Amino acid sequence: MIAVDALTLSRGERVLFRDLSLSLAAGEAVALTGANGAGKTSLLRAVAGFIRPDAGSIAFADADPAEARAKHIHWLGHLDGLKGGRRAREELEFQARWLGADATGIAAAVDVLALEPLLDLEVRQLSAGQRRRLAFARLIAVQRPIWLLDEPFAPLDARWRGALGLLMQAHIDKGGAILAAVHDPLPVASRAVDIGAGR
Ligand SMILES: Nc1ncnc2c1ncn2[C@@H]1O[C@H](COP(=O)(O)OP(=O)(O)OP(=O)(O)O)[C@@H](O)[C@H]1O
Repeated sequence: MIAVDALTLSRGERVLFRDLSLSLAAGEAVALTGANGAGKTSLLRAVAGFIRPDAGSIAFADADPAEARAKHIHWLGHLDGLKGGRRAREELEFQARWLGADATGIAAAVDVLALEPLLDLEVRQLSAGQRRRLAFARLIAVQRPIWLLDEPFAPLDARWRGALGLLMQAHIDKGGAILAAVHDPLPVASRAVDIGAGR
């Protein structure tokens, strides 16, 4: 689904890595590992099209990159991308509808992520783990094949790490793909790519 070939990526004056290649197939999860500052988030952002590499290519199976990024990818950054002043219900509705969800998909996401008791709270009143569940809900509400996840488990307790692990497994079992930056092991991953190892 994604082929990264001979990628060189810089931020500011610093080259994060050179000649990095990796592939992500349908039905698989790949963990991006590496030290703080190695470039895991930057690589995810490059795949999502937010930053431009210095060299190399990022290709998507059966779609041109712009179309794949607009229609096939879900991006979940570690800051969640939620507006603090909105109520959780409005924020989920707004984001999920913008991505193409219908009421059935949104209701399913609320159910799976046990969000109902939180929906009338403002996003800024939610704990970090509750915000992550709210952010994750759009991935359930709108089915897209490629999930790009930046430290998806970081703020979650053991119960919700387990629950999100099951949702990820269900996604790859349906032929989806996951590329996730992690510091802890990602149980659903078939392999890990160490960013910065070849620098
Ligand atoms: N907008 C930016 N401008 C300049 N440098 C940046 C920018 N964003 C990130 N960097 C730098 O790029 C390097 C890689 O950052 P990145 O967030 O990709 O690392 P990471 O591997 O995800 O780290 P962590 O494990 O701490 O999350 C860091 O040195 C960071 O300071």
